[in-house]
Amino acid sequence: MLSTITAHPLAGLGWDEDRAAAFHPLAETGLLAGRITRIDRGRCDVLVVDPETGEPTTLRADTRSVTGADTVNNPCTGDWVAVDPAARPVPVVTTVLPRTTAIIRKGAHKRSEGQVLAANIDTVLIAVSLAAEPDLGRVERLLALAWESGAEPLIVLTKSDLVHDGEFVRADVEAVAPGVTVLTVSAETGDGMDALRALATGTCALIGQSGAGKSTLTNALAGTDAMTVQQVRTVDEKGRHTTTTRELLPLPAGGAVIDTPGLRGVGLFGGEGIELAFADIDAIAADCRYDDCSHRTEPACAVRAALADGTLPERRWESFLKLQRENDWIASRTDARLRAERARHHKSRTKAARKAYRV
Ligand SMILES: Nc1nc2c(ncn2[C@@H]2O[C@H](COP(=O)(O)OP(=O)(O)OP(=O)(O)O)[C@@H](O)[C@H]2O)c(=O)[nH]1
Ligand SMILES: [Zn+2]
Repeated sequence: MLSTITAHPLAGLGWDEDRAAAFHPLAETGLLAGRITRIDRGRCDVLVVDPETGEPTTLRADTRSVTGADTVNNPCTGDWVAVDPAARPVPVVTTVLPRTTAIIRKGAHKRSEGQVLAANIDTVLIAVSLAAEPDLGRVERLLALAWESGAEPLIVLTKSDLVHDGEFVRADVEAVAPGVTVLTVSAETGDGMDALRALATGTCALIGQSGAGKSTLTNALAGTDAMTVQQVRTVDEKGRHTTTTRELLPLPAGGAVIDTPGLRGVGLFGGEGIELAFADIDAIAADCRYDDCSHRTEPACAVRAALADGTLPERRWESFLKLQRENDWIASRTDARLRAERARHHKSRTKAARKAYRV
Protein backbone atom coordinates (compact mmCIF):
# COMPACT_ATOMS: atom_id res chain seq x y z
CA MET A 1 0.00 0.00 0.00
CA LEU A 2 2.74 2.45 1.01
CA SER A 3 4.70 1.84 -2.17
CA THR A 4 1.63 2.57 -4.29
CA ILE A 5 1.23 5.89 -2.51
CA THR A 6 4.85 7.03 -2.80
CA ALA A 7 4.85 5.99 -6.47
CA HIS A 8 1.69 8.04 -7.03
CA PRO A 9 2.32 10.87 -9.52
CA LEU A 10 0.84 13.39 -7.08
CA ALA A 11 2.82 12.14 -4.03
CA GLY A 12 5.22 15.06 -4.46
CA LEU A 13 2.26 17.39 -4.01
CA GLY A 14 1.24 15.75 -0.75
CA TRP A 15 -1.07 12.93 -1.85
CA ASP A 16 -0.81 10.45 1.03
CA GLU A 17 -2.53 7.55 2.80
CA ASP A 18 -5.00 9.78 4.64
CA ARG A 19 -6.08 11.58 1.51
CA ALA A 20 -6.30 8.31 -0.39
CA ALA A 21 -8.52 6.94 2.40
CA ALA A 22 -10.76 10.04 2.31
CA PHE A 23 -11.08 9.69 -1.44
CA HIS A 24 -11.55 5.92 -1.54
CA PRO A 25 -15.38 5.82 -1.21
CA LEU A 26 -15.63 8.31 -4.08
CA ALA A 27 -13.21 6.56 -6.41
CA GLU A 28 -15.68 3.85 -7.37
CA THR A 29 -18.02 6.20 -9.15
CA GLY A 30 -15.43 7.14 -11.76
CA LEU A 31 -14.30 10.33 -10.08
CA LEU A 32 -10.69 11.50 -10.11
CA ALA A 33 -8.75 12.88 -7.16
CA GLY A 34 -6.88 16.10 -7.76
CA ARG A 35 -5.47 19.28 -6.28
CA ILE A 36 -6.70 22.77 -7.06
CA THR A 37 -3.83 24.87 -8.41
CA ARG A 38 -5.83 27.96 -9.23
CA ILE A 39 -9.35 29.22 -8.78
CA ASP A 40 -11.39 32.05 -10.21
CA ARG A 41 -15.10 32.79 -10.30
CA GLY A 42 -16.75 29.41 -10.44
CA ARG A 43 -13.95 27.61 -12.25
CA CYS A 44 -10.69 26.06 -11.13
CA ASP A 45 -7.64 24.25 -12.48
CA VAL A 46 -7.24 20.82 -10.91
CA LEU A 47 -4.11 18.74 -11.23
CA VAL A 48 -5.19 15.10 -11.67
CA VAL A 49 -3.63 11.90 -12.94
CA ASP A 50 -4.79 11.07 -16.44
CA PRO A 51 -6.27 7.54 -16.11
CA GLU A 52 -5.06 6.63 -19.60
CA THR A 53 -1.47 7.85 -19.53
CA GLY A 54 -0.87 7.79 -15.78
CA GLU A 55 0.67 11.26 -16.12
CA PRO A 56 -0.35 14.41 -14.22
CA THR A 57 -2.60 16.69 -16.24
CA THR A 58 -4.66 19.81 -15.53
CA LEU A 59 -8.46 19.84 -15.86
CA ARG A 60 -10.52 23.00 -15.89
CA ALA A 61 -13.52 22.27 -13.69
CA ASP A 62 -16.68 23.91 -12.44
CA THR A 63 -16.74 24.57 -8.67
CA ARG A 64 -20.29 25.85 -8.31
CA SER A 65 -21.75 22.65 -6.87
CA VAL A 66 -19.34 22.85 -3.89
CA THR A 67 -19.66 26.60 -3.39
CA GLY A 68 -22.10 27.84 -0.77
CA ALA A 69 -22.89 30.49 1.77
CA ASP A 70 -20.34 29.23 4.30
CA THR A 71 -17.32 30.81 2.62
CA VAL A 72 -14.80 29.00 4.83
CA ASN A 73 -15.78 25.69 3.26
CA ASN A 74 -15.67 26.88 -0.32
CA PRO A 75 -12.91 25.38 -2.47
CA CYS A 76 -9.61 27.25 -2.63
CA THR A 77 -6.08 26.87 -3.96
CA GLY A 78 -4.43 23.84 -2.41
CA ASP A 79 -7.63 21.90 -1.77
CA TRP A 80 -7.74 18.21 -2.62
CA VAL A 81 -10.97 17.47 -4.43
CA ALA A 82 -12.93 14.82 -6.31
CA VAL A 83 -13.66 15.73 -9.93
CA ASP A 84 -16.11 14.16 -12.36
CA PRO A 85 -14.11 14.33 -15.60
CA ALA A 86 -17.04 13.12 -17.71
CA ALA A 87 -19.45 15.88 -16.68
CA ARG A 88 -20.68 18.10 -19.52
CA PRO A 89 -20.12 20.76 -20.69
CA VAL A 90 -17.06 20.83 -18.38
CA PRO A 91 -15.70 18.58 -15.62
CA VAL A 92 -17.22 19.29 -12.20
CA VAL A 93 -15.72 19.36 -8.71
CA THR A 94 -18.07 17.15 -6.67
CA THR A 95 -16.38 17.07 -3.24
CA VAL A 96 -13.73 19.00 -1.32
CA LEU A 97 -11.73 16.52 0.78
CA PRO A 98 -11.16 17.41 4.46
CA ARG A 99 -8.35 19.95 4.93
CA THR A 100 -5.39 19.40 7.21
CA THR A 101 -4.58 23.12 7.43
CA ALA A 102 -5.98 26.38 6.02
CA ILE A 103 -5.02 30.05 6.13
CA ILE A 104 -8.22 31.90 6.92
CA ARG A 105 -8.56 35.62 7.32
CA LYS A 106 -11.54 37.73 8.14
CA GLY A 107 -13.34 38.49 4.90
CA ALA A 108 -13.18 42.04 3.64
CA HIS A 109 -16.88 42.35 2.91
CA LYS A 110 -19.25 40.55 5.23
CA ARG A 111 -17.93 41.27 8.64
CA SER A 112 -17.96 37.86 10.25
CA GLU A 113 -17.16 35.84 7.18
CA GLY A 114 -13.88 33.97 6.78
CA GLN A 115 -11.89 33.97 3.56
CA VAL A 116 -9.63 30.99 2.86
CA LEU A 117 -6.33 32.02 1.28
CA ALA A 118 -4.75 28.57 0.87
CA ALA A 119 -5.43 25.01 2.04
CA ASN A 120 -3.38 21.97 2.98
CA ILE A 121 -0.12 23.82 3.44
CA ASP A 122 2.79 22.60 5.55
CA THR A 123 4.69 25.87 5.93
CA VAL A 124 3.55 29.48 5.86
CA LEU A 125 6.35 31.68 4.56
CA ILE A 126 5.93 35.21 5.90
CA ALA A 127 7.77 37.55 3.55
CA VAL A 128 9.10 40.75 5.12
CA SER A 129 11.17 43.20 3.06
CA LEU A 130 14.47 44.34 4.55
CA ALA A 131 14.32 47.37 2.25
CA ALA A 132 11.67 49.06 4.42
CA GLU A 133 11.41 49.71 8.16
CA PRO A 134 9.96 46.48 9.57
CA ASP A 135 6.48 46.81 11.04
CA LEU A 136 6.71 44.48 14.03
CA GLY A 137 2.99 44.69 14.80
CA ARG A 138 2.29 43.51 11.29
CA VAL A 139 4.75 40.64 11.66
CA GLU A 140 2.97 39.60 14.86
CA ARG A 141 -0.38 39.74 13.12
CA LEU A 142 0.86 37.63 10.19
CA LEU A 143 2.39 35.16 12.65
CA ALA A 144 -0.94 34.79 14.44
CA LEU A 145 -2.62 34.20 11.08
CA ALA A 146 0.02 31.62 10.17
CA TRP A 147 -0.16 29.75 13.51
CA GLU A 148 -3.93 29.77 13.30
CA SER A 149 -3.71 27.90 9.99
CA GLY A 150 -2.27 24.79 11.66
CA ALA A 151 0.88 24.95 9.49
CA GLU A 152 4.40 25.93 10.63
CA PRO A 153 5.31 29.59 10.21
CA LEU A 154 8.70 30.59 8.79
CA ILE A 155 9.78 34.21 8.44
CA VAL A 156 11.70 35.16 5.31
CA LEU A 157 13.46 38.53 5.34
CA THR A 158 13.78 39.43 1.67
CA LYS A 159 16.01 41.67 -0.47
CA SER A 160 19.12 41.29 1.71
CA ASP A 161 21.17 42.67 -1.20
CA LEU A 162 19.63 46.10 -0.60
CA VAL A 163 20.70 46.58 3.03
CA HIS A 164 23.78 46.49 5.27
CA ASP A 165 22.12 46.28 8.66
CA GLY A 166 20.06 43.15 8.01
CA GLU A 167 21.30 41.56 11.24
CA PHE A 168 19.71 44.28 13.41
CA VAL A 169 16.37 43.87 11.72
CA ARG A 170 16.66 40.15 12.05
CA ALA A 171 17.22 40.44 15.80
CA ASP A 172 14.16 42.68 16.14
CA VAL A 173 12.01 40.27 14.15
CA GLU A 174 13.29 37.23 16.05
CA ALA A 175 12.29 38.91 19.30
CA VAL A 176 8.64 39.01 18.21
CA ALA A 177 8.63 35.49 16.78
CA PRO A 178 9.24 33.03 19.62
CA GLY A 179 9.98 29.53 18.34
CA VAL A 180 9.97 30.62 14.68
CA THR A 181 12.94 30.37 12.30
CA VAL A 182 13.89 33.66 10.65
CA LEU A 183 15.83 33.42 7.37
CA THR A 184 17.50 36.23 5.43
CA VAL A 185 17.45 35.86 1.65
CA SER A 186 17.97 37.67 -1.61
CA ALA A 187 16.24 36.32 -4.68
CA GLU A 188 18.48 38.69 -6.62
CA THR A 189 21.87 37.28 -5.51
CA GLY A 190 20.67 33.86 -4.36
CA ASP A 191 21.90 34.60 -0.82
CA GLY A 192 20.13 32.31 1.70
CA MET A 193 18.10 30.58 -0.98
CA ASP A 194 19.60 27.14 -0.33
CA ALA A 195 18.65 27.38 3.34
CA LEU A 196 15.15 28.40 2.32
CA ARG A 197 14.85 25.52 -0.15
CA ALA A 198 15.93 23.10 2.56
CA LEU A 199 13.22 24.32 4.94
CA ALA A 200 10.46 25.01 2.41
CA THR A 201 9.40 21.40 2.04
CA GLY A 202 5.91 20.12 1.34
CA THR A 203 3.41 22.79 0.33
CA CYS A 204 4.38 26.35 1.25
CA ALA A 205 2.20 29.43 1.07
CA LEU A 206 3.75 32.89 0.85
CA ILE A 207 2.00 35.72 2.66
CA GLY A 208 3.03 39.31 3.29
CA GLN A 209 2.62 42.88 2.23
CA SER A 210 2.47 43.92 -1.40
CA GLY A 211 6.00 44.46 -2.68
CA ALA A 212 7.59 42.22 -0.03
CA GLY A 213 8.98 40.06 -2.82
CA LYS A 214 6.62 37.08 -2.69
CA SER A 215 6.26 36.59 -6.44
CA THR A 216 10.01 36.95 -6.92
CA LEU A 217 10.61 34.31 -4.26
CA THR A 218 7.98 32.05 -5.78
CA ASN A 219 9.71 32.28 -9.14
CA ALA A 220 13.11 31.63 -7.56
CA LEU A 221 11.80 28.56 -5.74
CA ALA A 222 9.86 27.20 -8.70
CA GLY A 223 12.52 28.14 -11.24
CA THR A 224 9.97 29.81 -13.52
CA ASP A 225 8.64 33.21 -14.46
CA ALA A 226 5.11 32.08 -13.81
CA MET A 227 4.29 34.87 -11.39
CA THR A 228 4.37 38.40 -12.74
CA VAL A 229 6.75 40.55 -10.76
CA GLN A 230 5.88 44.16 -10.29
CA GLN A 231 8.22 46.95 -11.26
CA VAL A 232 9.20 49.32 -8.47
CA ARG A 233 11.28 52.31 -9.48
CA THR A 234 13.01 52.96 -6.17
CA VAL A 235 13.43 50.73 -3.13
CA ASP A 236 11.33 53.03 -0.95
CA GLU A 237 8.44 53.31 -3.30
CA LYS A 238 5.37 51.38 -2.36
CA GLY A 239 4.77 48.86 -5.10
CA ARG A 240 1.52 48.44 -6.92
CA HIS A 241 -0.59 45.42 -6.14
CA THR A 242 0.15 42.90 -8.88
CA THR A 243 -0.57 39.34 -7.79
CA THR A 244 -4.29 38.85 -8.15
CA THR A 245 -4.74 35.11 -8.14
CA ARG A 246 -3.43 32.52 -5.76
CA GLU A 247 -1.60 29.96 -7.73
CA LEU A 248 -0.04 26.68 -6.68
CA LEU A 249 3.21 25.86 -8.47
CA PRO A 250 4.85 22.45 -8.11
CA LEU A 251 8.53 22.69 -7.09
CA PRO A 252 11.24 20.82 -9.03
CA ALA A 253 12.41 18.88 -5.97
CA GLY A 254 8.89 18.00 -4.81
CA GLY A 255 6.41 20.05 -2.86
CA ALA A 256 4.71 23.19 -4.06
CA VAL A 257 4.48 26.88 -3.41
CA ILE A 258 1.36 29.05 -3.33
CA ASP A 259 1.78 32.78 -3.95
CA THR A 260 -0.91 35.02 -2.47
CA PRO A 261 -1.77 38.62 -3.31
CA GLY A 262 -0.26 41.24 -1.03
CA LEU A 263 -2.35 41.50 2.12
CA ARG A 264 -3.39 44.99 3.11
CA GLY A 265 -5.65 44.53 6.08
CA VAL A 266 -5.26 41.15 7.72
CA GLY A 267 -8.18 40.56 10.02
CA LEU A 268 -7.77 37.45 12.14
CA PHE A 269 -10.43 34.79 12.11
CA GLY A 270 -10.03 32.73 15.28
CA GLY A 271 -7.89 33.33 18.32
CA GLU A 272 -5.77 30.24 18.95
CA GLY A 273 -3.12 31.56 16.56
CA ILE A 274 -2.70 34.56 18.86
CA GLU A 275 -1.89 32.28 21.78
CA LEU A 276 0.78 30.52 19.73
CA ALA A 277 2.22 33.74 18.31
CA PHE A 278 2.53 35.12 21.84
CA ALA A 279 3.70 31.94 23.57
CA ASP A 280 6.19 34.04 25.58
CA ILE A 281 3.34 36.05 27.15
CA ASP A 282 1.45 32.86 27.84
CA ALA A 283 4.51 31.50 29.64
CA ILE A 284 4.94 34.70 31.69
CA ALA A 285 1.24 34.75 32.65
CA ALA A 286 1.52 31.19 33.92
CA ASP A 287 3.52 32.64 36.84
CA CYS A 288 0.78 35.04 37.96
CA ARG A 289 -0.49 34.13 41.41
CA TYR A 290 -4.09 33.79 40.23
CA ASP A 291 -5.02 31.55 37.30
CA ASP A 292 -7.67 34.02 36.17
CA CYS A 293 -5.40 37.05 36.62
CA SER A 294 -6.54 39.95 34.44
CA HIS A 295 -3.05 41.49 34.70
CA ARG A 296 -4.53 44.78 35.86
CA THR A 297 -4.79 45.08 39.63
CA GLU A 298 -4.12 41.64 41.11
CA PRO A 299 -1.17 41.18 43.48
CA ALA A 300 1.78 39.08 42.31
CA CYS A 301 0.98 39.56 38.64
CA ALA A 302 3.88 38.22 36.58
CA VAL A 303 2.83 40.13 33.48
CA ARG A 304 2.92 43.51 35.20
CA ALA A 305 6.24 42.59 36.78
CA ALA A 306 7.65 41.69 33.34
CA LEU A 307 6.37 44.99 31.93
CA ALA A 308 7.93 46.89 34.83
CA ASP A 309 11.37 45.33 34.46
CA GLY A 310 11.28 45.46 30.65
CA THR A 311 11.35 41.68 30.08
CA LEU A 312 8.07 42.15 28.24
CA PRO A 313 8.16 45.23 26.00
CA GLU A 314 5.14 47.50 26.33
CA ARG A 315 4.72 47.52 22.52
CA ARG A 316 4.39 43.75 22.38
CA TRP A 317 1.90 43.63 25.23
CA GLU A 318 -0.26 46.31 23.56
CA SER A 319 -0.06 44.45 20.26
CA PHE A 320 -1.23 41.25 21.97
CA LEU A 321 -4.16 43.04 23.64
CA LYS A 322 -5.15 44.65 20.37
CA LEU A 323 -5.28 41.33 18.49
CA GLN A 324 -7.20 39.74 21.35
CA ARG A 325 -9.80 42.51 21.37
CA GLU A 326 -10.22 42.11 17.65
CA ASN A 327 -10.66 38.40 18.02
CA ASP A 328 -13.23 38.74 20.81
CA TRP A 329 -15.20 40.94 18.49
CA ILE A 330 -15.15 38.45 15.64
CA ALA A 331 -15.82 35.51 17.97
CA SER A 332 -18.98 37.15 19.22
CA ARG A 333 -20.23 37.15 15.64
CA THR A 334 -19.15 33.70 14.51
CA ASP A 335 -21.26 30.61 14.64
CA ALA A 336 -20.76 28.85 17.98
CA ARG A 337 -20.67 25.35 16.53
CA LEU A 338 -17.99 26.26 14.03
CA ARG A 339 -15.94 27.84 16.81
CA ALA A 340 -16.18 24.74 18.99
CA GLU A 341 -15.02 22.57 16.11
CA ARG A 342 -12.03 24.77 15.40
CA ALA A 343 -11.16 25.04 19.08
CA ARG A 344 -11.00 21.25 19.38
CA HIS A 345 -8.69 21.06 16.40
CA HIS A 346 -6.30 23.61 17.92
CA LYS A 347 -6.28 22.48 21.51
CA SER A 348 -3.60 19.84 21.17
CA ARG A 349 -1.34 22.11 19.13
CA THR A 350 -1.59 24.95 21.60
CA LYS A 351 -0.74 22.60 24.43
CA ALA A 352 2.26 21.17 22.59
CA ALA A 353 3.60 24.63 21.73
CA ARG A 354 3.24 25.83 25.29
CA LYS A 355 5.07 22.79 26.55
CA ALA A 356 7.86 23.24 24.01
CA TYR A 357 8.23 26.87 25.00
CA ARG A 358 8.63 26.09 28.69
CA VAL A 359 11.38 23.47 28.43
N1 LIG B 1 17.03 44.01 -5.03
C1 LIG B 1 16.09 43.09 -4.87
N2 LIG B 1 14.83 43.35 -5.30
C2 LIG B 1 13.89 42.41 -5.11
C3 LIG B 1 14.18 41.14 -4.51
N3 LIG B 1 13.03 40.42 -4.45
C4 LIG B 1 12.07 41.19 -5.02
N4 LIG B 1 12.58 42.38 -5.42
C5 LIG B 1 11.85 43.48 -6.08
O1 LIG B 1 10.80 43.94 -5.26
C6 LIG B 1 9.66 44.31 -6.02
C7 LIG B 1 8.41 43.59 -5.52
O2 LIG B 1 8.55 42.20 -5.75
P1 LIG B 1 7.32 41.20 -5.95
O3 LIG B 1 7.89 39.83 -5.97
O4 LIG B 1 6.46 41.58 -7.09
O5 LIG B 1 6.50 41.46 -4.61
P2 LIG B 1 5.14 40.74 -4.11
O6 LIG B 1 5.28 40.55 -2.65
O7 LIG B 1 4.86 39.54 -4.91
O8 LIG B 1 4.05 41.87 -4.41
P3 LIG B 1 2.46 41.65 -4.68
O9 LIG B 1 2.33 40.74 -5.86
O10 LIG B 1 2.00 43.03 -4.95
O11 LIG B 1 1.89 41.08 -3.43
C8 LIG B 1 10.02 43.99 -7.47
O12 LIG B 1 10.46 45.17 -8.10
C9 LIG B 1 11.17 42.99 -7.35
O13 LIG B 1 12.04 43.03 -8.45
C10 LIG B 1 15.53 40.92 -4.07
O14 LIG B 1 15.89 39.88 -3.51
N5 LIG B 1 16.43 41.93 -4.28
ZN1 LIG C 1 -1.31 38.66 35.95
